[in-house]
Amino acid sequence: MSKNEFKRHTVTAALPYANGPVHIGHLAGVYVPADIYARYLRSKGEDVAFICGSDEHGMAITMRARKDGVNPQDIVDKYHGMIKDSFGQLGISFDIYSRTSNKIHHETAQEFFKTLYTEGKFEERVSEQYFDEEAQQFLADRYITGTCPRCSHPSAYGDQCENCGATLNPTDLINPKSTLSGNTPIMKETKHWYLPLQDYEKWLTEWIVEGHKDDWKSNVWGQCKSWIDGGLQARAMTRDLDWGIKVPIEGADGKVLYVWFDAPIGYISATREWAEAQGKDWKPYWQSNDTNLVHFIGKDNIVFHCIIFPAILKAHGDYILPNNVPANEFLNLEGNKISTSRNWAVWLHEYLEEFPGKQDVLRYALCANAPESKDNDFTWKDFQARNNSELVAILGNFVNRAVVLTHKYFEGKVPERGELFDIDTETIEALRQIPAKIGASIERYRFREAQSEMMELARLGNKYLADTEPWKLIKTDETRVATILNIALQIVANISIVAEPFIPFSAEKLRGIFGMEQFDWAAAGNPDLLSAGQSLAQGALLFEKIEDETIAAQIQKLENTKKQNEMENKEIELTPLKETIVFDDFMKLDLRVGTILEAKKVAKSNKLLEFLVDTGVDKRTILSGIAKHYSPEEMVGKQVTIIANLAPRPMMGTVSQGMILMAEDAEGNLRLIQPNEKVNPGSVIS
Ligand SMILES: Nc1ncnc2c1ncn2[C@@H]1O[C@H](COP(=O)(O)OP(=O)(O)OP(=O)(O)O)[C@@H](O)[C@H]1O
Ligand SMILES: [Zn+2]
Repeated sequence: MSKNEFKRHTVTAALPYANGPVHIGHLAGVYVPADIYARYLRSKGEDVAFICGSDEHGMAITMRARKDGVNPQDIVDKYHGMIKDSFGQLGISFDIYSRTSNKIHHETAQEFFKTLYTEGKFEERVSEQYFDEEAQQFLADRYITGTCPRCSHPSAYGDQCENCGATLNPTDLINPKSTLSGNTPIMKETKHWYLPLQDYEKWLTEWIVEGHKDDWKSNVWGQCKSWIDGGLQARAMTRDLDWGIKVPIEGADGKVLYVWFDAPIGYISATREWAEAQGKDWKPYWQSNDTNLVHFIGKDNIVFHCIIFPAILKAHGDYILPNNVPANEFLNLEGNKISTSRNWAVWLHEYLEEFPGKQDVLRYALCANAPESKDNDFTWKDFQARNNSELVAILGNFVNRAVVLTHKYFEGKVPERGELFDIDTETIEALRQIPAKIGASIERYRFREAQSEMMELARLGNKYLADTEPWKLIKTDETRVATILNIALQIVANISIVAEPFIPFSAEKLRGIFGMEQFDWAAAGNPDLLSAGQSLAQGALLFEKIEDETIAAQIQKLENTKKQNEMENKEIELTPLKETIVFDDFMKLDLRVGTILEAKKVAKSNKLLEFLVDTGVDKRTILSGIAKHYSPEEMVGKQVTIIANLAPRPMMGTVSQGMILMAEDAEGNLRLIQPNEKVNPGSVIS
């Protein structure tokens, strides 16, 4: 079915995990492009269901709850609210933003599972899996750690080693331990229901590898092909967990649906919820061949949306398949991978607070840098340049000139268009062409290209005014100026339509100038959108310059995160324990408290201080490499711990008769080890 024959569009955006807030990677990868697509279709008058919601199941949630010492429900309630709010403020125009904890979703997912079960689409298998006897729980994926069989890293997870990247099964781990109790787990039999993906290989090859070679993005098609070529295996659709949707069949107590079984069905449940509220039938949106189903996701979700979910839909039999899955690659931040756990991100809710009224700037910068065909980098400098040299200097400047000059010369009324010169007809011709190009790019999921074509229209207008210079002509030829401003304003009015998918807040302000309440993509390209004599409102401020200080503050914020992470990492990279010693080895050390009597710098050394120490039994010279951490003055009178029976060592022309003990922290700072109350010099430490 060709695009134009579709009667309706079901546009889904990946369900964000409700275990953290939304960041710019999510936005550039998924939600901004999806929103552009949905807004574009709506402005063409199409029937669109733009669907999303929070994914509230899965281990990412339970692990986060354990870490924070709260219930999983607390986690999902908190983040669902935050995510929903911040999407709303950014103008992501979901028709519904639901959540997988809703009753309607539990019912829909269970019905779905039951249908497949009854029709014999699953393989039931009993296998031995690790079980924690104390916690009375099977240990899948992240609930088990052990030594990586490949790189010997001591804390690899049951599904993956984060040190070497190996994909693992819990049984691959050497010395497995439960992360719940720390105990060594036992093996115990458990039953699960598997979807035999291998049975769908031939069909997937025909559908994707052969059928979508030309219309799916090459990154997506390529990943699917390599999965299919590598051979598919049965995948368990259930888990032994207590957080999730109960498996709705007998003999499945304590089991829930696999999160990647339930989450994509979340799109269907949310559509049902939305349709019911509207008094509509949800079924055509998922079951009619004349529906255009499109999934917007990031690259790590490709296998779930192109292989597993379609196989689930196919197994059911009543559902349509996605027409396209325009997955993006990943957005990085200032050269590093965005990470929720390392707080390396620009968080949407923080941006909205720190840059009030600048939603469109973020949308614009993220679309301009979207990782459409390869991973891409967000930098604050680029963000600033997109705003200052594009939104302000090109778009804002053009609109401002056209509107201000009209108020100045023609009392704010659209002037008459008179005789046309070559430059006028050429400009009008270009204006007629651009909207179709933007639309074609959007329909091919090339949002960066589409947005830059939208800016072409502003460039066209800017150049037209620069070439015709109405501010000079006004003294000699008012009729000519009327024509020029009429054309310039027609361009502005056109921008107010074609900018809608990309920068909706600004597009609405623009339409406000002309009192345009209705708009229709089909009208774009028309050089007669405005009629002569029509009044203009005062132009509202569209964009303003972002100063260097603002950007520097954001960069500083990231620097602080980096420092914080370095400190935390250092603490994690603790020095390994030394070999075990016997008590007698310890007793050989003569540890005692001494008092510093004198202290001075050692000539030609920037590390060493020389001390005269009262050890109770004698007064002796000890050298210590702490000049960078303590001044000689502050050391005098301090009590310190010393090894009193260390063989004397010649250093820098003197002999050090012992050693002062120090603690070294994560940043390499040295700190004295002192008794917590004063003791007599010579007190023995044991
Ligand atoms: N840096 C990124 N660039 C592009 N897309 C991303 C990025 N991070 C996440 N996504 C996409 O956003 C969608 C929602 O992400 P999800 O909530 O699953 O978080 P996630 O992948 O666990 O991210 P994180 O680990 O940063 O929290 C997914 O489709 C995912 O592929
Ligand atoms: Zn490893």
